[in-house]
Amino acid sequence: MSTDLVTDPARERGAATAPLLSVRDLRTRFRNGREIVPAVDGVSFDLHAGRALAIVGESGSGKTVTARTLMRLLPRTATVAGGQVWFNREAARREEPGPGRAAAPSRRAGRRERARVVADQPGRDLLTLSEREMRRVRGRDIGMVFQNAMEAMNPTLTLERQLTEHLLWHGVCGKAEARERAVRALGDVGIPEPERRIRTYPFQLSGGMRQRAMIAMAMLTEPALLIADEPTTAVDVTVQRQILDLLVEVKSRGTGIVMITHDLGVARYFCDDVVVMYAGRVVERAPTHELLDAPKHPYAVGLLGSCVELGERHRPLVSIQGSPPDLARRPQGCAFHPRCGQAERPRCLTDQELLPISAGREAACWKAVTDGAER
Ligand SMILES: Nc1ncnc2c1ncn2[C@@H]1O[C@H](COP(=O)(O)OP(=O)(O)OP(=O)(O)O)[C@@H](O)[C@H]1O
Repeated sequence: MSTDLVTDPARERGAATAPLLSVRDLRTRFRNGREIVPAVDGVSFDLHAGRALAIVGESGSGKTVTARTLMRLLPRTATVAGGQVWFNREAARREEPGPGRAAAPSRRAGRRERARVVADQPGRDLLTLSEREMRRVRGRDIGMVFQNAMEAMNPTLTLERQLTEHLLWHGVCGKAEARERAVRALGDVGIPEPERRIRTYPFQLSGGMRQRAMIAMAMLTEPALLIADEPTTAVDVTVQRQILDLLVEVKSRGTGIVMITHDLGVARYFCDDVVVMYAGRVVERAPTHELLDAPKHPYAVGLLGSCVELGERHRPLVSIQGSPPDLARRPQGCAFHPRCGQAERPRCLTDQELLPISAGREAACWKAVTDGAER
């Protein structure tokens, strides 16, 4: 998949800002016995500060593996076979800390700050950092929020230990200030009585509270980028809304967010752009409303047709025929062609790059482009 075709909407609109994150031709494989499974196969996209990008697609399409590759948190059986992950933390538009928020860095923190400036100059490729450098970036410049907070938090430590140790480890502030900041962070995410709650263990909190505590932890260091993998799947609708509102606020402070979601309603509510993945590749990328209102790639059309969004209960659902391919035996050409009602041989048996459709919009389907694809 060509990387040149990934257009930069902000640049097209004349914005002078560089992307916060530029993913180029990312390839991640699993070894499964004798088989090689190309779970992520040439994925490219950009994300600007203060914007949110949704990655959507059926189960097994490669969303989580993409996110974990960005963070370099992959199982041992996985290998990054190629690509670049340019992370430009200087591109983040930071809000000045409000009164009482500014942290006077400790001497140790000052040293770490200097080390950090050296460690990740603007536009460093995360895939080339040493594991030590990456540990500094992870959790400090890039926050992570997962589907299940219990996986991300240590069940044997109180919130106080986890949050303060996180701050101390990243050299954000000294011990005396860490507790104060941790309490404030819990209050900021809407946890009532944060002074009392900070002394509890994760399992003593409700699911929604735990998700919020995890977001508080992810945001403690005011990261430039937040990667959220299905952060609202395990919570009820009311809590879901609260968490999304919280993330909207995080975004408005200039943090860029990559959101992996099954829920197109979440993408519509919260994300500026959407990337649709199928069989490890990006098949369509567009501004959210354009894509959700008029998808172009036949797979994106099918995906939207098979999902219900809030407020659309009466629309009949049409499932996509067939099932996703076994990635170890990827169909030749467009991997969706065996399920596509509009596939034409031999054209669809040829690999299809992303083709530009309009500003900030691309689809990996020649038909979607040539037909004008009023689907
Ligand atoms: N630990 C693993 N070992 C071997 N293959 C794996 C492993 N994890 C993922 N894969 C392969 O990578 C593909 C993509 O997985 P991934 O978890 O990224 O999908 P996903 O789109 O996030 O799905 P879901 O929405 O269900 O989480 C899977 O279909 C599978 O073939």
